[in-house]
Amino acid sequence: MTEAGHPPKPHRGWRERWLALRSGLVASPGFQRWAAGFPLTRRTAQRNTRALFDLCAGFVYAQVLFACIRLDLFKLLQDGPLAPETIARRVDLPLERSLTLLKAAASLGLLSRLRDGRFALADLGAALIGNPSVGRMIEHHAMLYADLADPIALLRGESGATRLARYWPYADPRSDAARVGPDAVAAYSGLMASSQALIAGDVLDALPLAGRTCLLDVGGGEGVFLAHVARRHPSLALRLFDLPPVAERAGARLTAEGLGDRVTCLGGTFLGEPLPAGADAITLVRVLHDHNDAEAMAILRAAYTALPPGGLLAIAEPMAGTAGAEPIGDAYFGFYLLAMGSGRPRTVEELTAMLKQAGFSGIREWRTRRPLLTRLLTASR
Ligand SMILES: CC(C)=CCC/C(C)=C/CC/C(C)=C/C=C/C(C)=C/C=C/C=C(C)/C=C/C=C(C)/C=C/C=C(C)/C=C/CC(C)(C)O
Ligand SMILES: C[S@@+](CC[C@H](N)C(=O)[O-])C[C@H]1O[C@@H](n2cnc3c(N)ncnc32)[C@H](O)[C@@H]1O
Repeated sequence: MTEAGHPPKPHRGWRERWLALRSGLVASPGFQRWAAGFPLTRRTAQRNTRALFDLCAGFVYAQVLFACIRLDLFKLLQDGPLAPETIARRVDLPLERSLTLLKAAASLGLLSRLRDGRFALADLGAALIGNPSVGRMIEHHAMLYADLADPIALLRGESGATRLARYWPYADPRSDAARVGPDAVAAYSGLMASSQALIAGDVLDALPLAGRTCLLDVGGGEGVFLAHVARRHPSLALRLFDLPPVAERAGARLTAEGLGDRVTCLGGTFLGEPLPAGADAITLVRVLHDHNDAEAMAILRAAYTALPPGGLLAIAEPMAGTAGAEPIGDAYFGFYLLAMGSGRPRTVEELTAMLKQAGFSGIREWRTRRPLLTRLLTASR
């Protein structure tokens, strides 16, 4: 306390004072108007106005995309541009309404409007044709957005059972994952299997597997990642570990693909039970971020115990703090996992500290092609 009885003012460095001054200025409507007209600040002012507007409108943009996917608009235009009247007939909407959607999609870079009034695919719409699993993700977002309808209730833990918690039954920390039944895993396993197309190639381009003899993919889903590994590394023995009904689905899928003899599928839980030993490499692909810190540490410790000295552990998942993709980690996956009820996106530094705590050394990151979709860390037992 000072002599006058007030608590002492905290010391504010020059950076903090500059930030306070800057926010004070930017908050003032008078300054905003002035900056929007002054030649040296005009571009920044316009960029900020647009950025703020885009944040306000994000849900609307997402719903435009959702409508395009639901109506299969991109596939409809795959063979070439079409007149609005033809599109309206094909998607079964009145002409005026379909024009509202087509113009909105064009404004968002999904479609382009030709001089003769027809609509064609633009780059973003065309990219979605090549990635059908993104379309499945977009449709699946209906559940996420319903769960986010009251984000404060969600943050306070007052939302009750969310749709995503029901969709990902293993995520409830109070439930026994080992007892999850076959019906409960079908939807999420299918979604994960299809979205492997976005990441398996990128991970395997970067993952150093030379000299390894047996790879265990923990939480390996329906085996799509291991199917990619099998094709790239013909002499590597492969094992998959997942909850029993998921491991069963993996066995059926891999057999149908002619890889039944290459991959051994094992059912079990990595929480409270040891992982199968015998592999000199373990992968955790999009697994760790689903779990709270205590469970994530248990998975890392189980991997450490299952590996021989010199064994390799690889973690591949989207991570927080990825340069140029910060909102994907902290905003998208942060809120997705919050709605799901377990886990969090972690930074490379956080994962590195956890790996060290589990006993691993030689931790390093390998550059992936599209770090916003997945990054890759390896560590040595
Ligand atoms: C000369 C020409 C023709 C063109 C020049 C212009 C040019 C270079 C154009 C670019 C063309 C190009 C290469 C386009 C590529 C586009 C791609 C690859 C787009 C990919 C987009 C991927 C997206 C939008 C991915 C979205 C993924 C989502 C939403 C994933 C969600 C994952 C979840 C919910 C996972 C849940 C699992 C859990 C529970 C967290 O464990
Ligand atoms: C987000 S999915 C990722 C699947 C796959 N690795 C991929 O990237 O497509 C997480 C996987 O972990 C599995 N899993 C969750 N809890 C588990 C547990 N306690 N024991 C074993 N596997 C579990 C799920 O069944 C699911 O297949």
